[in-house]
Order: sequence, then structure tokens, then C-alpha cells
Amino acid sequence: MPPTSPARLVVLVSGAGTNLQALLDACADPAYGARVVAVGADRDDIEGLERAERAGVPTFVKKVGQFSSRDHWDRALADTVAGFDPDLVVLAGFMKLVGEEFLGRFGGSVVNTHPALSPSFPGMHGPGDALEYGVKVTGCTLFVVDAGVDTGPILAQSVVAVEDDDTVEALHERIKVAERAMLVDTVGRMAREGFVVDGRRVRFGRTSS
Ligand SMILES: Nc1nc2c(c(=O)[nH]1)N[C@@H](CN(C=O)c1ccc(C(=O)N[C@@H](CCC(=O)O)C(=O)O)cc1)CN2
Ligand SMILES: NCC(=O)N[C@@H]1O[C@H](COP(=O)([O-])[O-])[C@@H](O)[C@H]1O
Repeated sequence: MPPTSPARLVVLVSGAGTNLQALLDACADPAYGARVVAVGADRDDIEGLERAERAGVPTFVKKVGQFSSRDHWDRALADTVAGFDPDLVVLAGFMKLVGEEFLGRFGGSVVNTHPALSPSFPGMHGPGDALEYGVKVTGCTLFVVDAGVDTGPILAQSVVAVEDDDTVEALHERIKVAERAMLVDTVGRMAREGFVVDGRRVRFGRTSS
């Protein structure tokens, strides 16, 4: 039986928020099976927060510098996210590593979109690192977040060709087109079908076989 109420998404952002926008647009269709109940950020004055406000979605900001330690920030972020009772937390261009407390609360239900084909080129500079290495294809990866940096079990990947005259910006923009489609498709499936993490393998559906 499909769930009767839409899955509750909390989305965390640090920048332009075009991936967030793709989710907001998809959620406008009741058949999508999810809705964005809150958007959080680690900084002010970003387009991602403005997109949420324009959509009438509650926002919050938790800056690391407002707290006496990284662990206190992590706990405050987790407490605030928990207040929105999420089924899924989506890190969509969120440029902070979430820690033990956060993962202890939501682990297994936190996903991150990354602009490279994992396990290659983890970290903050996926498109630039791929270009510098000279790969001919790169892309994007959606994965279930764990304590490592871009090491979690993979939900979906999409391939993007590297052009001879690419710049980091041009390549990243093409990756982001693929990334938005991957994110919307996969989060929708997770919401409608459920998913099971079995070691490094992820299967869609609610049963174990
Ligand atoms: N526990 C995890 N947290 C996050 C993951 C993850 O895989 N595990 N993915 C990231 C996103 N990410 C790239 O994919 C990433 C983001 C940020 C950093 C990082 O070193 N950030 C610095 C601060 C930099 C800044 O504020 O501009 C930091 O956290 O101190 C590495 C990888 C989302 N979180
Ligand atoms: N390591 C994390 C990372 O590089 N994240 C990347 O930042 C971009 C955010 O775009 P957006 O703000 O327009 O959604 C996306 O490409 C996302 O994968």
C-alpha cells in the first residue's frame, strides 16, 4: 500500500538552491509523494533561502560561528531539523559536514547530492577536480550520508561528458542539469516506494526481498 500522506522533506542548502527549487517544483504535484516542510542553511543571504521564502516554506539558519563548538552546532542543527519531524533530510549543496549527533538522529534518512561520480572526486570541488584529472566523463551522485566525506551508499548516479574546452563553471552547470533530474526522480521514488540500505547496496521498495 502506498503511504497516504506525502513524505516530509527538510532540505539544507548553502548557496543558489537550484536543486532545492527543482524539489519545490516537483512537490507542487500531489502525485510526487513528498513536500518540503522546512529549508535550513549554515549562512544568511543566500538565494536558496529566498527560494524557500517565495514558496512559503519555513526557513532557519544555524551558523557554526554562533556556537561554542562544532558539536554544539551539530546538536542545534539536529534539534531544529527534528522539530519539523522529517521523513527525509536532503543536503542539496549544503557545504558543511554533519556530525555524529546529527547522523545519530537521522542516519539512514539523510541524502546528499554530489557533483561527481562517487567514489571519484569527493569533497567541495568535484567538477574542478574531475576537470583537472582529465576524465572524459563525470557526473553526479545521490547517496545516503554516513560519517565519511561523500562515502555513503549510492542511490543514483548520472553521467555527464567532459568537453575539450570545458571550464569548471560550464562543466558544473551541465552537471547541475543532470543533478536536478536525478534528485527529483530519486527522492520521489524514495518517498513513494520506500528504500532499504543493505551494506553498500540500496534497494527501492519497503520489503527486504
Ligand atoms: N557527514 C557528512 N556530511 C556531509 C556529506 C557527507 O558525505 N558526510 N556531504 C556533504 C557535502 N560535501 C560535498 O559533497 C562537503 C561539504 C563540505 C565539506 C567541508 O569540508 N566543509 C567545511 C566548511 C566549508 C565551508 O563552510 O565553506 C566544514 O564542514 O567545516 C566537505 C564536503 C554535506 N555534508
Ligand atoms: N560537496 C558539495 C557540493 O559540491 N555540492 C554541490 O553544490 C551545488 C549546489 O547547487 P545549488 O545550490 O544550485 O543546488 C550542487 O552541484 C551540489 O552537488
